[in-house]
Amino acid sequence: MAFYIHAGGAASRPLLEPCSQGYLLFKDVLTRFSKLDITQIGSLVAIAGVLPSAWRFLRHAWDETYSWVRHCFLASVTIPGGDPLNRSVVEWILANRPRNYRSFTGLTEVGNSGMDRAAALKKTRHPIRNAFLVERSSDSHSIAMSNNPGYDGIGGEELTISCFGWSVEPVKRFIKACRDYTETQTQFFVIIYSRDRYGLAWQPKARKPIRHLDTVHFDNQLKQDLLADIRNYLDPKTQKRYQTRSMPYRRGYLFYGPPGTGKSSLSLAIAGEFGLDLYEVKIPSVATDADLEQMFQDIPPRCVVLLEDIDAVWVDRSNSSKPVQDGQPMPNCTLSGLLNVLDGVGSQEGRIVIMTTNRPEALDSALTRPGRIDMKVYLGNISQKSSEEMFLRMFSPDLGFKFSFDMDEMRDLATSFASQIPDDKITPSALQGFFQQHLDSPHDAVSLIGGWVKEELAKKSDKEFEVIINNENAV
Ligand SMILES: Nc1ncnc2c1ncn2[C@@H]1O[C@H](COP(=O)(O)OP(=O)(O)OP(=O)(O)O)[C@@H](O)[C@H]1O
Repeated sequence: MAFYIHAGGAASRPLLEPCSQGYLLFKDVLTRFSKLDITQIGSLVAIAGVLPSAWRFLRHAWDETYSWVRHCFLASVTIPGGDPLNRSVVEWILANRPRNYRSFTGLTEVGNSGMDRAAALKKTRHPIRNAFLVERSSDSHSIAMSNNPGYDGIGGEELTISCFGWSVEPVKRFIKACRDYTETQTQFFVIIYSRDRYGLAWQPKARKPIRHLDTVHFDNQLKQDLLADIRNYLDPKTQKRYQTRSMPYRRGYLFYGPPGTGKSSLSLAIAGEFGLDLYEVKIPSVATDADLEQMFQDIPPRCVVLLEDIDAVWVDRSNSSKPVQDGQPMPNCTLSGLLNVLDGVGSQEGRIVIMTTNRPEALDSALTRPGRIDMKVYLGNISQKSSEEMFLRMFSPDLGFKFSFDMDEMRDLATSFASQIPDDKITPSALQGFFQQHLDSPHDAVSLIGGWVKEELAKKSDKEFEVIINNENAV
């Protein structure tokens, strides 16, 4: 089903400045008024007195006519504010309306789903085209919505969708298309939520295309174990099992390892793999423990909560007097506040909490104890096996590359490429940077990797040398 948007014409451009136009009009009225005699003024006043009643009469007549036209010529469906379909329709409208238009018409062609318009017209002999009228009733704004701090302003008002004719089928198809649209969005994208700038509500911050787990390279066995653990946790049977045994239904993961080894990428990939939204909690910007608690209470049950670089926040529990760490002021909420929202008595259940860190040894043991962190996943520098997989992924024929050699030769190239990369010395992000420069030719990548690795290792040892010198100077 394809939809087209028709928008009104562009507004005409003003010839004069609005101020000077207003002034001229006012002067003109004043001059004319001063030339009237007393009877003419009397008639004008009488007309002015009648105007409100005339206006009321016209409005009433319009309302009656409109409801009669609606009744006779329009088929309508009303969707209450709290219904999930309401949100789907509003999301479709937001995604398809032209920018800067206050009104537009959505047109749908029935029976052409997923095809380009020309192909669709060929296939459907008599395309049915519908214009829909979508009206929202602002006084029906659900109180539950307006009281909900997590409400992001999408949907919530009663919608009436109408089309010409006596059958509501086209409207139903339009609503179904809107629902399919939102389902597709969740299928292909991960919605990332962050707190708004006032810290009052969660708002969608970005819509990222799903990243497949195959594109995050690390120990394959560990990856399988992690996936199995999450799958098991999200299984409704597990929830029942936990609840019947009075165990808190929560799961926490710690992804640790050097910078650029895929901790954030893995979190995003997990959200995509399990069709979950991702809620980013930035501890340094949370003002108080009460705010942190409110934030966690507003997060829905099935989602991924991501606390990145948790080591940069606290190193121990005594944080009540706002000390300074590495020249940076420490956050206002305390570690006890965080521990409390993670698994305190009133904490919510059913989410996946992922914390990431470069320095696991710096974390307070209370934060990493089972119940708060149930599985630790190490993401390190790239292994030879992973670099081979990365090579094959980068030059995959599925991405549209056309090479004059077959897959066996590609595999040989990948093996030769990987053999030049020492195990556990180069970060995956650095290797990705190398590929970005040689995406046109796998042969170039193989012939140049040896020299590049040498340079990278030399840079690394220079950096380590600098760190030692700096530390010695500091002592
Ligand atoms: N294991 C990996 N597999 C594939 N790509 C990776 C991997 N690690 C990093 N990358 C790539 O490197 C870039 C940075 O990765 P990411 O931000 O996930 O790393 P990180 O470990 O979270 O880094 P930091 O600790 O600095 O936040 C991304 O573009 C990602 O595609």
